[in-house]
Amino acid sequence: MFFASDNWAGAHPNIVAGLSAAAGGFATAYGDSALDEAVYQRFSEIFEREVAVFFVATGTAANSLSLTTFNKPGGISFAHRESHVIEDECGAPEYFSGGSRLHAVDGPLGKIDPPNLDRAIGRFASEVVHWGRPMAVSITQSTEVGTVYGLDDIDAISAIAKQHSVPLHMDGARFANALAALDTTPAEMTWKRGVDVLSFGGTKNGCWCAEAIVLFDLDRAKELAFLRKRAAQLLSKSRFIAAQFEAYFKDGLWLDTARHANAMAARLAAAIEDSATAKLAWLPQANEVFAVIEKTEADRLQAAGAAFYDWHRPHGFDGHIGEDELLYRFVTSFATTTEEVDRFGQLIAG
Ligand SMILES: Cc1ncc(COP(=O)(O)O)c(C=O)c1O
Ligand SMILES: C[C@@H](O)[C@H](N)C(=O)O
Repeated sequence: MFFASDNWAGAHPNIVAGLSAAAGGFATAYGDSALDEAVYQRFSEIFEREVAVFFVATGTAANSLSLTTFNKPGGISFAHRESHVIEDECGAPEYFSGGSRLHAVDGPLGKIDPPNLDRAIGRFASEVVHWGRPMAVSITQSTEVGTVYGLDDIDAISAIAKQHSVPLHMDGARFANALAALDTTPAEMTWKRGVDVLSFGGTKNGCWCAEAIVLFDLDRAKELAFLRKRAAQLLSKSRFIAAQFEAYFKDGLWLDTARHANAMAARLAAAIEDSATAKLAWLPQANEVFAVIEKTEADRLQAAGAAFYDWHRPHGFDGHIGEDELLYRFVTSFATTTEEVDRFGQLIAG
């Protein structure tokens, strides 16, 4: 019963097969192989316009280099207070940009509140040299607490970014999960809503190690190529990232795995809601479930083999957490089975 993170899941058999099929022979290195080029083209087809694609090894690299693409001295990027770029990247975005800063913006359950964003950017709009100046806005889709920005939500955030003449970045470490949840298209959820650069994650959704920066602002592509190399993120055997994405997109595998993970989260949430010892903190929208559970009960579940973590109370969660209770996060993946979820359901039912 592995619900600690979708980072714990392995690689989907189709991805493994794709990687193995590409393993033999020789191919041009550093992103210039025929397979790399074919996958770049596949990304353009999927996003219904020409895009520039840059494979990197981690989501942190994708986020950091995406923001650095729009770097400026004194630059400030605006992200949700509990965003990965602020809370879980150890200063990488600041480091790779040579000192740009991240400004935390509040909003309910992981989503930036547009008026808060407008006020936050507005404080720096006069570009007083002592204070710095707006550089970018970053949203996470799906968010760090398993919620999803609706298309109207993205429109509202994007309008403010454009009003302040700053680009919009999307941390799409769980892009496929959000896409499946909204049942929309990659184009509708990104550039058609004003997203300028996307961290496109494949690792958590069945790939072995496959992340890509998808740049809609093609004028910046040359700059990003140098930024990636300087960050030691240009993989010599890039074709092995390409091979994973080729298999990932083939026959819609990426959306099937995301839909499955989301369905498993919904099943897990129902089991938690049916129990007498735990309660959902909020409804899951993608593949992350949050519940308030008595610590002794959580200890029992973990001792019985369920892997999951406690989580800090996110901004905007006004539910009650008792003295002997904690908030816990459960993450499902392509590898989560109904048997696993049902076994957990029986366990939590007592
Ligand atoms: C929301 C989010 N963004 C980005 C990442 C990428 O992080 P990593 O550098 O660990 O691949 C993660 C990791 O799980 C994440 O949860
Ligand atoms: C760092 C940790 O939060 C990781 N991004 C995860 O979602 O599991």
